[in-house]
Amino acid sequence: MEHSYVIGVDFGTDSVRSLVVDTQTGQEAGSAVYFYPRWKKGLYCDPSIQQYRQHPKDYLEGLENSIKDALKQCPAGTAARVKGIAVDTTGSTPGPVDEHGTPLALLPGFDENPNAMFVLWKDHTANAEAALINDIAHSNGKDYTAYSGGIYSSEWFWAKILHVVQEDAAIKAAAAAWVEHCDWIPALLTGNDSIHTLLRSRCAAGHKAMWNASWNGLPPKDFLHKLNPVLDKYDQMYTDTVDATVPAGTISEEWAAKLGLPADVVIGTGAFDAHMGAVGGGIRPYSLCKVIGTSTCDILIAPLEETSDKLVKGICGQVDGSVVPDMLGLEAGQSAYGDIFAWLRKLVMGPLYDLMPDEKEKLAEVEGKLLAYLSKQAEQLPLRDNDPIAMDWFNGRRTPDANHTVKSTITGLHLGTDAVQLFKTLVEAAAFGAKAIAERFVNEGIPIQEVIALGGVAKKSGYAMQVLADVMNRPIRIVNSENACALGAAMFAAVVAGVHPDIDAAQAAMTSGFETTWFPREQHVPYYANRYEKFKEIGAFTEKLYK
Ligand SMILES: Nc1ncnc2c1ncn2[C@@H]1O[C@H](COP(=O)(O)OP(=O)(O)O)[C@@H](O)[C@H]1O
Ligand SMILES: O=C(CO)[C@@H](O)[C@@H](O)COP(=O)(O)O
Repeated sequence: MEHSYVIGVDFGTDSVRSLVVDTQTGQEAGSAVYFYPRWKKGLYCDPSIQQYRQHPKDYLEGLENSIKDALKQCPAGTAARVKGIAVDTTGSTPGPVDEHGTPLALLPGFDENPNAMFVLWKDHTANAEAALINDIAHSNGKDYTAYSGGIYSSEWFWAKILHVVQEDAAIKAAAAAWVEHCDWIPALLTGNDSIHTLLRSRCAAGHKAMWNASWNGLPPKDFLHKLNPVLDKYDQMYTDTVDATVPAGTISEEWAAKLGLPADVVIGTGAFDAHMGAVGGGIRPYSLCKVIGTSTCDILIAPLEETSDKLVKGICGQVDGSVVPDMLGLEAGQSAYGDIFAWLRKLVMGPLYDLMPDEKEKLAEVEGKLLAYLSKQAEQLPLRDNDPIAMDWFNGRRTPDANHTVKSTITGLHLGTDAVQLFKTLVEAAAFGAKAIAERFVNEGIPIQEVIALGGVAKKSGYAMQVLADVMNRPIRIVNSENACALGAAMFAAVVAGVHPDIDAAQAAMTSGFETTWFPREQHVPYYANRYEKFKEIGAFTEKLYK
């Protein structure tokens, strides 16, 4: 039988990756990455106020180039056998659109306005708006944050919309609606040019927009009005949502021609990267699937009938069908993980770049090796009780209990503390933050039967994974694929195209398996357990500083 192919497209924070995958074996026939050029230059962003915006042109160019480049690597004839495409993106990454679903930044007059662009997940300009949403949601009326862990985050849809439309009258007037990045790309690929028919992802809506079937969709008009009457026009922006096994349609003539693909390619509805990544990584009921890169997203699925009476506090929500149909999808995460290590790298390297402008190339080479070097050295360190301890809140705290105004604290620094020691402290901080999440799930009645990890840190840092296994006191299985999110998207593409009947079948046929398992080292577990208690104490102290 002639094998067919699907394409999984994974829009990450810095780049988009496309993967052409054999639907019967899961083998990668081709893959390509495209780094967003405007984003790379830091355009439209202002880290001093945590403003991170992405231009839709970066996404458009990335979509076309990464798919074409991935297809170029495949044997002749592959493009003709492509049956489906599915897309995942970061989130909550919403952007304002006109009636046709066109992002405002693609329209004349808005091209250079950061408020007309997609507001990236890690943009924290809406801290005040998130606080307002929490205040109103928790004051006597219905609590629309109930399925979002009980706390609304500034990383999410409504806080971001409220912030932008309050700040920018031109956007307020021109934005007919707001779409998540993962909703826009399928609409674009299928030529859907109406905000009234564009499909909305259950995953994005349920986790980040307070959408819930029990209150018939989005929060009602009176709630939005109480937040601010500027939101009145977004009442009933949409009512229905779909899970990612529902096709968005067939590819438009324009995009089929652009990509050199057949006219009958089926396009899936989108979802967030971590959710499709969990599927790509082989998630099963009660697996905690950790996507560990710059940040982490922790995904868990559980049968609906076993969880219908549970509301898990302080996570990024629980949504029927957000990962796979007919299962409750639960999400948590840390707003920085690998980014914490990258911070130390920058701290070490930054002044050297300034002082040695003629040595940029050499320095870049050193920078590229620094984290691996620090890991190797840190592995050799004795484990001392009075080693410094840090909080993992370098980019605020996503979970447990979202709070993006808190920052990190490092205690126990002394004159003998060097870069290696500090790296050990940061790796432990990240792992302690991870343990706090696992503990929350278990304490709220959601058991964890296994831990699966994927993403850049999981693949690149054996040291960080060993420490994580010791701290969590659980084995951690590392997914084989370097591209698990795109592979997960490819599995959804195979289902929407009708090649596989459901996600279970797609996972069975297309899995990449596991590369290795990190087991907790019995002799180190008590050391980390003791330090975790101190981490919690320092956390309680730190929290008070940011009240
Ligand atoms: N050897 C290493 N040890 C620890 N962390 C690393 C190492 N190499 C890279 N990283 C971290 O990996 C992160 C990138 O992960 P990746 O999954 O590729 O990115 P993203 O989260 O954007 O998809 C960076 O934050 C970087 O600091
Ligand atoms: O928060 C989510 C999903 O809910 C992620 O999109 C966000 O953490 C970005 O992840 P990456 O840094 O792209 O791995």
